[in-house]
Formats: sequence, C-alpha cells, structure tokens
Amino acid sequence: MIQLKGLSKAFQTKTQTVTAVDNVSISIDEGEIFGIIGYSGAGKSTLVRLLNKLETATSGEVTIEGESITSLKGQSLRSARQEIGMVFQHFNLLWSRTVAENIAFPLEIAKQSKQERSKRVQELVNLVGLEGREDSYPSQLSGGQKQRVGIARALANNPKVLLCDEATSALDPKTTDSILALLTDINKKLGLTIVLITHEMHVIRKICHRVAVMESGRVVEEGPVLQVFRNPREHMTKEFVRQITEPEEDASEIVFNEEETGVVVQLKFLENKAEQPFISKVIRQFDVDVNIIQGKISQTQRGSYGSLFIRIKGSSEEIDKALAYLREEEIEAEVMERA
Ligand SMILES: Nc1ncnc2c1ncn2[C@@H]1O[C@H](COP(=O)(O)OP(=O)(O)OP(=O)(O)O)[C@@H](O)[C@H]1O
Repeated sequence: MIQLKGLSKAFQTKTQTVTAVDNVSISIDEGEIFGIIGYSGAGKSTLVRLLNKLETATSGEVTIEGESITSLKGQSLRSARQEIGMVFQHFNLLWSRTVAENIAFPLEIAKQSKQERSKRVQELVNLVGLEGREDSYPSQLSGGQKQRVGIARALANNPKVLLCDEATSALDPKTTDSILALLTDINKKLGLTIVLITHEMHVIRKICHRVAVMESGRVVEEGPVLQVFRNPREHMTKEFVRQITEPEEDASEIVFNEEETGVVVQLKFLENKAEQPFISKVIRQFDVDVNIIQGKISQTQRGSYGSLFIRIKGSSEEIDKALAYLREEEIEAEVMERA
C-alpha cells in the first residue's frame, strides 16, 4: 500500500544541515496499523509529513498504491492528498466553526453539495460517537471529543490512508484508550491503513500490528509488534519495551523464601499461549500445586506476551513431568530456583 524507498530529508539551517530523515525504506501493507516510535527529534513528524508531501524529500521516493507521491504537483497532488487523512496532536480544529462545520470543511473543499455534505457529516458523527454534539464549538468539548472531530474530519473524503501524528499525546490515559479503541474500530470497519507516530510504547502495544523504531532519522528496528516486544534487538527498542514491562517481569523483584519447597519457574509465552488455561491443566494432570508469585501478561493486536513466575510444589518426578508438559505446549519454562 505505502512504500518508502531510500527516503531522506535534510534541513539547511544557518549553521548546519540537519538530516531529519535518513535513508528510510519501509513497506506498509493495506489495512494494517503501522506504528513509528522514537524520542523527540528522531524524525517521526518529518517522516509522516513526507508521506503526504507536506515536506519535499531531499532524495528517495514515496509511493501509495503504486502512485509516486514524491513527483506529484498542483492539482494531482491535491487529489492524492484527499486520499490521505491526517490527525494531529493538537487537533487543528477551526475554533469559529461547530463540530458539524469542522467535519464538513474538507467536503466543501472537495466541492460536495450541501445535501451530500450533511448526509456524510451525520455518518461521520455517528462513526466517531459524537451524536448530539453537532452544534457545539470546539471550546465546549473535552480533549477526547476534539480528537473525535479531528478523526471524523480526516475521514470525510474516504481516504485510503490515515496518518496520526501523536494523536493521543495531549490526552489523559483513559481518553487515550477510548481514542485508540476508536482507531482500532475504524481500522476494522473500514479496512483503513493507519500510520501512527508516537513516543509512547503502550500506544504501539495496544493497537499496532507492526512497528518501526526511529533514532536520529533512521529506522533502527522493524517488525511485528509481538515479535519486537518479545525479542527487542536494538538498545533503543529495549529501552522502549522496558518502559512498559518493568518491574513485573524482572526476576530480581522476587523474594526467594528458603522455607518454601518446590521450584520457582519463569514462564514466557509465545503467540497466544498466555490465553490458554495451562495452569489448571498442569494441576489436573500432575500431582502438583501451583502458586502464582508475580507476573505481567500484556495483550497486543496479534496475541499476548509477557512472563509469569510460579512456584510448582510436588515430588521431583511430578514437577519434571509438569515442566516437560509446559515445554511441549511451547511455553518457555525456566527454572529459577530449586529447593
Ligand atoms: N523545518 C525545519 N528546519 C530545520 N530543522 C528541522 C525542521 N523540522 C524538523 N527539523 C529537525 O529535524 C529533526 C527531526 O524533527 P522531527 O520533528 O521530525 O522529530 P520528531 O521525532 O517528530 O520529534 P517531535 O516529536 O519532537 O516533533 C530535529 O532535529 C528537528 O530539529
């Protein structure tokens, strides 16, 4: 759907050249939610602005559905931009216009009739859950409601791609969750391709299918979200993953009690294994008891990841059978301590 090939953007300031995006090549599939994460200054905003040619690339190419955006100008660029909706961190609403008038704005630019516009506006109001607020002004809305207007406006002309530039960064955690749920819902209902940039790893975890990690203008790591979370390779990626996994997955947090019997085992899950009732199966099939010590299982769009520390008590023979069973089920079981 979207291809970036050797894309670079350098800014010339009075004293130096800043390479904001440095030789980035990414391929984004139709219907996926693709996340780009990086700290401030990593080049995320510039990258996303290159996708709709709000910035002109210094070198490289962007193609969307086979059409080269980089070479478009004038009317053909304006038409191509109608296929790409954009949602901003600070909403960018028109303050003198009502909710309905803000959503209608891109339809006016696309020269739709008044009748068509009001029908489409109502559809969009329903889609983003703003029924009853059509005549409110942005100043009368909460942050989450303002972003719903921003999303409805971005979807007005039925774009193929939705670009979200830190769309939830100005919102509190609960409102962030409701906006992320809305984006997931829209992705499923409309099959819309979403490119989302953020500095928050939990945003990536909750809604993205794949992720690219950016550092100093470059993509340093890329892959399916579940794989990147379970097995981060680069230092920067490990830092982001650690933000939302510690301390629950850290064995150093465990208090080993010498009077306890049995073994402490760290279980790590592959794919969707975390959702299976493996503990009850272990207890039922083997003559052992299981205590949960600590752990954290987190869900992503394509399955769960995380780890769980348990204590298995019983005879050595039964414990070994239980461990063998877990490993057969493709659950990594590492013995931390054996009494
Ligand atoms: N118009 C510009 N002129 C000069 N330098 C710029 C310009 N726009 C961005 N930069 C520089 O390019 C680099 C990347 O900026 P960019 O805004 O893309 O990063 P970001 O990852 O989106 O960070 P943030 O989330 O803080 O916006 C930064 O060093 C920034 O100072």
